[in-house]
Amino acid sequence: MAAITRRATRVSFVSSLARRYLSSELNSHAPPHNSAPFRVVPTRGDDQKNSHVRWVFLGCPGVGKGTYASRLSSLLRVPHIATGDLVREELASSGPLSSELSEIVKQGQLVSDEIIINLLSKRLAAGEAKGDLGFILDGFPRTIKQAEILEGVTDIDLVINLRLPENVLLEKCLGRRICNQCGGNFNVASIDIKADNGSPGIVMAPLLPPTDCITKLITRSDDTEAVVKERLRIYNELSRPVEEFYRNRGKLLEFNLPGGIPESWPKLLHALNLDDYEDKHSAAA
Ligand SMILES: Nc1ncnc2c1ncn2[C@@H]1O[C@H](COP(=O)(O)OP(=O)(O)O)[C@@H](O)[C@H]1O
Repeated sequence: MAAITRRATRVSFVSSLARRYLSSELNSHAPPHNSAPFRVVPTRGDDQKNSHVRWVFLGCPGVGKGTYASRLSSLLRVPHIATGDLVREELASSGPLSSELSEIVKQGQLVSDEIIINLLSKRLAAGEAKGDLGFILDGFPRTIKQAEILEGVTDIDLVINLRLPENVLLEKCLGRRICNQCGGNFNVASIDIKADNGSPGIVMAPLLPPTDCITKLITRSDDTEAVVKERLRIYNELSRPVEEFYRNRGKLLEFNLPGGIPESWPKLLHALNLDDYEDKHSAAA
């Protein structure tokens, strides 16, 4: 599938994002329908950042949004902004919101729009001050209301919806480990699901940490079986409609992950018309 090109405009919607949230004008305009095919032509060159990329990653907990968004962020030289990370940073900072957030996250519930937009606006403002152009959002928008707020302040070019079967998602979340020193993400789950009733089998090798990280691994407090099941339920109830929101606008790229990173990454690049981009980029590096 082809990917996209859009006009190069500066990320300048920080205050509009917060204002849009506060505005009572939400839902007052029918959103524009855009069924034009995607064409992704990111800027190439070592000294230039990509201003064309205004992408969103959707997908259930554990699907790999962070992994692939962060790889694309390095490849395309645009910031990867994960609202889950912003929430965890706020928690770790023991700031005024941290006890409220801690309860919500521990139960697998969504943080209020007000808090999440506040955190996202601050992150975007910091990026703007550094001259960031473009972005890859991961974990936002997660509700129709958030999608409408975002649509009111900026044009999203492409929404990549990563998909895996639900039993794989649960195993992946339970196997997820983070190094509390270097921040690296690993996974100890070894997934081997046989083909069944026309659905293809899926094999994912564990992503094991280097020796230095082994004694520093931690598990996220919300990666327990009960909380992952609740997060999946909430995704189906509140975030699944966001897929439809972008599908109706012709912006949704559905991507069924065929396996682990070695099988999926080249296929994702191909789906985005970026395989050639990676070759040239690596050759130039
Ligand atoms: N856009 C958002 N709206 C509301 N809450 C959010 C949002 N993004 C992150 N959160 C909160 O942060 C938690 C962790 O998010 P994330 O790391 O994206 O988890 P997941 O693995 O479930 O996709 C969520 O369960 C939720 O409490």
